[in-house]
Amino acid sequence: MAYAEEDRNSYEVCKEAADWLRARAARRPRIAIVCGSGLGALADVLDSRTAFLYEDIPHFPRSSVSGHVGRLVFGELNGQPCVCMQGRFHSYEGHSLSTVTFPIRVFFLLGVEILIVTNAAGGLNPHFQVGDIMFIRDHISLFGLGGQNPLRGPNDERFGVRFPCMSDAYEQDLLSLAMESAQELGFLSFTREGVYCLQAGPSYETIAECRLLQALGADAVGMSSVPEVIVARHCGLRVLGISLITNKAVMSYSSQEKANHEEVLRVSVLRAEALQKLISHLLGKLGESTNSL
Ligand SMILES: O=P(O)(O)O[C@@H]1C[C@H](O)[C@@H](CO)O1
Ligand SMILES: Nc1nc2[nH]cnc2c(=O)[nH]1
Repeated sequence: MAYAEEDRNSYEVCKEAADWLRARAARRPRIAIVCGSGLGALADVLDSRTAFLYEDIPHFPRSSVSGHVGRLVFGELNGQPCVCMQGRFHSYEGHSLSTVTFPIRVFFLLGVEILIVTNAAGGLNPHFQVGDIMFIRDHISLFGLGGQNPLRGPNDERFGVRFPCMSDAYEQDLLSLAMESAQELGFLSFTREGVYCLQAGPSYETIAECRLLQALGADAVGMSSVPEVIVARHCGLRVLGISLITNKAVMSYSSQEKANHEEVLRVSVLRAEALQKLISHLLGKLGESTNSL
């Protein structure tokens, strides 16, 4: 099927990819997990795994960033049927926002109910430490505020309404369960909650920009997740967002710190196991609470 790039996430194109996957995956996933930079190992611990390279799935984009393998992995985590994106798409790679968010609509058509987005982010909150896990309470989209929204263009009601609400983008019940999980695992000393700010990248922020974002109320800054969350909420998925604070944003001209992707990947890998435990524990709770949530 030929289509213009901005039409990649049309209902028909997404359905072709979903139908292809449904014919090959053993179970319908209930939960989709997007693995952030350096966090892809989560997909390797799924039970009863079936993996598909993005290049083999109809219409799937390719990922080009180090730390993003480029596979969709189906399986079970703590008894819950899941699908993991081992590698996501970013706008700075040159992808349109419809390409960046295409997998989310495919997940919706596969019957996914809950989306967990993870990312690596720079900490703006002065109380945050490198290695902290931040549950996303809310976001600031510098894209959206500047006129770039993944829902721009004709609206297809089969996905959702023209004007979706975003004040409840990150579900309180999921956030509470995630916090409970952190407590039960003894992770509270490095667990936070906060506001994630999206900037386009690929360059990291200047010092003046970090100061501005902090003054705006952002606790962490990154280059992903928000378009995925907007499209997920548009089609009614419940969303949990998790940022791993891989570096502290540089706030002072006397600092010798310099943000770099190698450091981001190094810290992600160090915390990957804790994050796997946390998500696995949370999924166990979601299994127990299927009827109440
Ligand atoms: O995919 P995520 O948001 O985890 O990746 C972050 C943002 C950039 O892609 C990269 C910068 O180091 O890490
Ligand atoms: N924009 C941005 N993205 C990141 N991803 C990981 N660390 C950072 C950071 O400091 N800034």
